[in-house]
Amino acid sequence: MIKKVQPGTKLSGTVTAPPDKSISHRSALFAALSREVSVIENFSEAADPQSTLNCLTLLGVEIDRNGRSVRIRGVGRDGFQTPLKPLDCGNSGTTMRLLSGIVAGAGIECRLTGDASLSSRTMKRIMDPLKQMGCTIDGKDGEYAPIHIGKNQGLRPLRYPLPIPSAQLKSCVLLAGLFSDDPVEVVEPIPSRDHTERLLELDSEAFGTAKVIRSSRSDVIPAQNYEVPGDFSAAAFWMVGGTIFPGAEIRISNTGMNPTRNAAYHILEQMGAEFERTNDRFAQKEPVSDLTVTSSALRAIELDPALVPNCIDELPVLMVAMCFAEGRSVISGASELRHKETDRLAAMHEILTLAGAKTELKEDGIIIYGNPDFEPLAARYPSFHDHRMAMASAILALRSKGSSEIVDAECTAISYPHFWQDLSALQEN
Ligand SMILES: O=C(O)C1=C[C@@H](OP(=O)(O)O)[C@@H](O)[C@H](O)C1
Ligand SMILES: C=C(OP(=O)(O)O)C(=O)O
Repeated sequence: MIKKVQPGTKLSGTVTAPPDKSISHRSALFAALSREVSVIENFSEAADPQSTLNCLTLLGVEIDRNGRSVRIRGVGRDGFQTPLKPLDCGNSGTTMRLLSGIVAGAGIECRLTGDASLSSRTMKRIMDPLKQMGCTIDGKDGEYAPIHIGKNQGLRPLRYPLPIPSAQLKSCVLLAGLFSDDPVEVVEPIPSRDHTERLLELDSEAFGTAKVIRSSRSDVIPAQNYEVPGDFSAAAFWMVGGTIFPGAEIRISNTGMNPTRNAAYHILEQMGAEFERTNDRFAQKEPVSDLTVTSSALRAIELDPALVPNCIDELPVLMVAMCFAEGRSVISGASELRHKETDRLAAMHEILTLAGAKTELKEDGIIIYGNPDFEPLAARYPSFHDHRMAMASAILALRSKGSSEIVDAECTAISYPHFWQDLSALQEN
């Protein structure tokens, strides 16, 4: 599907942040690991969390879904069945990496597959620690899906300093650790999203910015119902849209504001974006707020590389904001962007170049020469089958004079199925 984006004359109104993708995956996995019946409210309707539900069903977990309400009958750590078919993780790296930790820890013989994009993303990062723990795991060319997981002879304890600041890797090791008699410890030098340890209430200790998190078979999976907060990463598109569109005022309600996740909010504020943050509250264990963003003059920023893991999925749309900021913005330490649904550094460089922005691609980031009067060229933007590229291009195209096209625009359904409707509603209000 090719989507036309017309700049229009306004961008205002209220959107409710769609349910968080990361927390939807986790709530389903953790509910399955418990021995209770859990109800998850505000479960994401996007394609990626549905992949997690499909895989759990194949592992013998009973799931009843009614829109955003999902009821899961937990089977406990030892209750998973050997699946009769491969576990298809679709486009979802989170599904493949977190679920691998569980099935490898449990020693369930199975195969995990994914679409072309997921099959080109390295899984070596999870295979290394899982093998060190005594799990049987292998993949195509030793690192790609399809992944094959086999039985194990009991797990060995592990103290694992994370070589990459990745919440998926951290979560995979900790979830496998739930099957180990002796504690598995993950040492995290730079914080990444903490949804796993927060929702599972895992034991952790902080040493300055570093953290050690432990899991073992003796950890009780909390019996709990879940309320998924709104997705900060989806809300970020409206934060930037509202900032760069003249005269805009957008209220984004129910936005997840987990401090290990919302660096883009603080970065935009530092760049000059004006937010009103109200109604601070908790959705179960996760902080949420309502945000109102109004159009603001932006200044350039040199991003602190230590913040990259806390805004990894927001970097593409932050690059869009940087195009409209006075001066030279620099992103460094972001080579992880090259390992997402597509190489997001190369893809954003191509998109911004098509728009006529002045940028320099680096191995681990990008330099953007911004201009508050920047007028992106109306263009046909490729999405690279990557939901975040499609949505970042759409926000960029709102500042063009003419209408642009986004190719393969349906890929937004991976994380934000109502993105195009929400955009139209903001333009029509
Ligand atoms: O743990 C998670 O839910 C996620 C972690 C991040 O990936 P990495 O941990 O691989 O950086 C992020 O890009 C992804 O969208 C979701
Ligand atoms: C990278 C992403 O997800 P995943 O790794 O789960 O495919 C994303 O949603 O931007």
